[in-house]
Amino acid sequence: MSLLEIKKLDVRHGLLQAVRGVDLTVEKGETVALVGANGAGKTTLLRAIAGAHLPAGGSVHFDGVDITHIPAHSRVGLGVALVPEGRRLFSQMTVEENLILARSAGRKGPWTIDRVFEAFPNLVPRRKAKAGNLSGGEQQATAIGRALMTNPEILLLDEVSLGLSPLAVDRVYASLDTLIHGGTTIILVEQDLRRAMRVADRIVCMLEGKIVLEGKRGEITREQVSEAYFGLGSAKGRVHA
Ligand SMILES: Nc1ncnc2c1ncn2[C@@H]1O[C@H](COP(=O)(O)OP(=O)(O)OP(=O)(O)O)[C@@H](O)[C@H]1O
Repeated sequence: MSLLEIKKLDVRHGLLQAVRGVDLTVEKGETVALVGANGAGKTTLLRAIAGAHLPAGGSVHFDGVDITHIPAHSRVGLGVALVPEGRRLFSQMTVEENLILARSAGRKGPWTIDRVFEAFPNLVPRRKAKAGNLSGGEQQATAIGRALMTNPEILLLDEVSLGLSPLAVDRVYASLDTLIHGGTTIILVEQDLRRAMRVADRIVCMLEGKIVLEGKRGEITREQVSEAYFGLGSAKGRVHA
């Protein structure tokens, strides 16, 4: 049984159908990168998995449980954690307070404050700093740490590189590396195709709300993904009509 099984998922924003008949399965321990042009539906799909958007059709099963209509806060308790685009920290609270607050929403497990600070050592001297005064990279680390405090089975990362300097992106990915190789299941939305293809076990490309190409790292090329990204048709892989 796959950890996550999405079948024929439709998600609407009013009249606009942002996700169209998406089928996607994710195995335990896998890292999946969701790529695609602006407006392809990546964020909407990620947020639908987290329960932030309820679907108009289809189903989402997590660890064998039908969570299609379960609200976001209950999904956190089941082990689904979203690191949203823009981080959304409590800016007037300290790093530590942001982390402590997340603990109450989640499950018991190996992630504690001390372990988060071990995974993100650059946060240690910033422990008592207000989140609003952190650099972008520190804020991103805090946002990931906050999600980890809920002891997730699956971590959903939406554009962790956005707005960060190349050095800060490298730091964030170096910390993510520990999680990826430690067996955490991850779906990440990443605009940087080269980075996505370096870190992920599998690449899933969306176009206009549909998955148009899907393949394991090493089994698809950057050119194929680029073609699918821009809807240039000749890409091979799991192509959805
Ligand atoms: N809250 C919303 N209300 C209305 N339309 C929305 C909303 N969120 C997204 N959309 C629309 O849904 C479509 C998919 O957007 P989504 O943000 O999921 O795409 P994306 O692939 O994540 O793009 P980006 O890389 O720009 O974040 C777009 O046409 C977008 O304008």
